Amino acid sequence: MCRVIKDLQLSIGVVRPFSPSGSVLDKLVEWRRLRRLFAINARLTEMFLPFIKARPSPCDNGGRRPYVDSLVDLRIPSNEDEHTATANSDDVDCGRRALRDDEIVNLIKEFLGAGTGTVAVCLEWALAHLVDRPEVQRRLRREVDAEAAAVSRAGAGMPYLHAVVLETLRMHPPLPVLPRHVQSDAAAGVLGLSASDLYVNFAVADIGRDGRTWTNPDEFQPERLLAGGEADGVGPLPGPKGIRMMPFGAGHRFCPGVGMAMVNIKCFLAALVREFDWAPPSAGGGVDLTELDGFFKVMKTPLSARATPRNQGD
Ligand code: HEM
Repeated sequence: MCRVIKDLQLSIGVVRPFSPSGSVLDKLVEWRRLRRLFAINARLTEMFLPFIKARPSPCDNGGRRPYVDSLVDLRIPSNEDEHTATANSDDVDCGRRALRDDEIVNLIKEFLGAGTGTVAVCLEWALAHLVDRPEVQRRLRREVDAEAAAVSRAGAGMPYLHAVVLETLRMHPPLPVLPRHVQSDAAAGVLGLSASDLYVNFAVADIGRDGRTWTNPDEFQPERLLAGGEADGVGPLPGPKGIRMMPFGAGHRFCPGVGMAMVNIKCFLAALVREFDWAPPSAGGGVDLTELDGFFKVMKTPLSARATPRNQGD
């Protein structure tokens, strides 16, 4: 299953600007890419459905419900066509219907894909910068060591840890491009188009490296996000004053996993820095910070580092 999810992520490839034009070759490449995606999608559906159908009956787990149960119990507004299309009429109640199997599978795929790869990619970039900049690693370790319960408290009250994670997300947002379909004719009219024609790709990665709003945007400087720094107050989601970075998107489709992601990344990073000293694999060796844009913005050369176990307080 892991392999098929990875195949899906890799084959989505770079999100390209929507263009109705393009050469025959471009269209052929695009068509083959889509065909491959649909095949992987069908394979994932075949794998997930038996697990969903065979899930154990709901049990009382201290008020917490598995995600799959909440999807199965969810009722959404249905239209007339869906009334007739839904296989089981018991599933339609007062204009609301249960999710179809394909909808449930798609939501689970999105949840698994969105919540794992992004966090792993962000951790790899953060560690790469810590290996590259030992003084940043030392400062972070001092904060982690000073806060004995850091890991269990999910990094609360650890401003430098927060800044290191945010700076990583500014420079390497795991999802570098966010596509949107423009819904308003007023907005599309500015370009002489109708809304149905207009797709916009927001270059999230470029926003975080905009030299007009960031000093030395290509340098890893977590200090800029601390109190009194140039980006004091900038958080994982854009605030009302403007958008300086948006690794978790913006607007009503922003990432619903933002809180969980920040906690996961901070916990992992704090534990990794507390338990190990991180250095390049060989003395004098550097870290290649070249990016590769795929579905995720990954390291072109995966991080290779020497991790030496340390005693607390080293
Ligand atoms: C570093 C970690 C993460 C990053 C950078 C990230 C980023 C994003 C971005 C940019 C979007 C699209 C937002 C938009 O279109 O405006 C998104 C959507 C989403 N994310 Fe995350 N995410 C992360 C972790 C997670 C986690 C941990 C979960 C859940 C456990 C999650 C669940 C989702 C879901 C379900 C969506 C789709 C929301 C929708 O379609 O309305 N993400 N994420």
